[in-house]
Amino acid sequence: MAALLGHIFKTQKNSILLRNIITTFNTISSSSLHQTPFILPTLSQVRLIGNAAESVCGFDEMVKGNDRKYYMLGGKGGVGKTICAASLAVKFANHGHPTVVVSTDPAHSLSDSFALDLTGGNLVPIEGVSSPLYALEINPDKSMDEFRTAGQKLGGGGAKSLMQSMGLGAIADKLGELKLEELLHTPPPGTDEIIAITKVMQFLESEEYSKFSRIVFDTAPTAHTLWLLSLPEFLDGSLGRLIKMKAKLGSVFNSLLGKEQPQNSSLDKLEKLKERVAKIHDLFHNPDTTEFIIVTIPTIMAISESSRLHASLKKESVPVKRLIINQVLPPTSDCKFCSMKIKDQMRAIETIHNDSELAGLRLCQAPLVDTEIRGVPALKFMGDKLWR
Ligand SMILES: Nc1ncnc2c1ncn2[C@@H]1O[C@H](COP(=O)(O)OP(=O)(O)OP(=O)(O)O)[C@@H](O)[C@H]1O
Repeated sequence: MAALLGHIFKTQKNSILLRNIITTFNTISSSSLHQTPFILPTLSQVRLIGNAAESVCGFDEMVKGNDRKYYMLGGKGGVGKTICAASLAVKFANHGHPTVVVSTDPAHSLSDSFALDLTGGNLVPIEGVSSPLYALEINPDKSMDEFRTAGQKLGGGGAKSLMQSMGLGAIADKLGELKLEELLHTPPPGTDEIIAITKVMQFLESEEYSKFSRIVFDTAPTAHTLWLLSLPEFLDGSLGRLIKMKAKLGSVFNSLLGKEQPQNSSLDKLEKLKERVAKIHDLFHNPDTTEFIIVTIPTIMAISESSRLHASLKKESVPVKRLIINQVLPPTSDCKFCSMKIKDQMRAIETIHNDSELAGLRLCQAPLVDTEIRGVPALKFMGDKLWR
């Protein structure tokens, strides 16, 4: 496939391969990069959108203003969410916005995209851009373990058996009704990512990070329908039950011991978590601060999934304006296989126009390039094609 795509691009007059751009990046000015004929089909050529004006992704609007804005990129697995998120972060940083890009996908590829090790759980500075840019991979599994530990400290199974041994079986049974253990072991899908994002938001609120005006999230493939939409359920369910559990335990121990319940830092942590999640819920539903961008590829399957995703997000009033169509092939080729593939892509893209969920979104397209997109120069190249 790589060879075929290489062929497509080589047959295009004056084409410049991305790998040439990467290797010669330091010697080529950004303006000459902009002139490269490597740009894939014009939108009218693939009948992607009706006219050239609509082909612009509206980056001007995204970059406007210094108030903090959050962009969440989500979609089916492997469609290029990470590349699109990383290229957006690079573009924001090169347009004067101190930016943070965070991956909450357990199968991280942000490190690979920047060709850096971001696995340490701390913000890592990215060189080669004109404003501060930091990247971070956060491990949802680790965050989830912390949540479980806090829950267990509050008295999961241990507290129940202790109470039973103290002859307080009836109360223990009542606590059992809260299904705490089940909750801690099989939390609702997306809980891990909610916890991870909450942790990120917590440090982004600190004074140290107040100057960061653009925050880009590269989310897990399943995240789209899950974590955002399950925030209220998470508040009422998981956290609500844990806090209720604590209240019940507290009153039992108070009457039993005849004294005040000592301060419990686990409870404090959970209550703070509840407050933060509620705040995130409001923030992520606010069109002035947040936008969820759907990433797809030109295949019927990916487009159908994107349509369902948009329906779910719309139902929950999550702001969505843009749809990225990634990996679009050039409009023509003298290779038979490539021509077939191009037609196939065009047919898939056509379905977007007839899809009631997707037709109203602003369409942004990114070319399929002939080599892996790794490092700031490649991300800048990609960003200049996509974020226009
Ligand atoms: N436009 C493109 N041209 C060429 N390669 C691309 C393009 N977009 C993405 N890729 C490649 O496809 C692979 C998957 O991309 P990426 O990791 O960004 O997808 P993802 O949606 O984040 O995946 P996951 O769902 O696993 O998190 C990577 O190897 C990336 O370099």
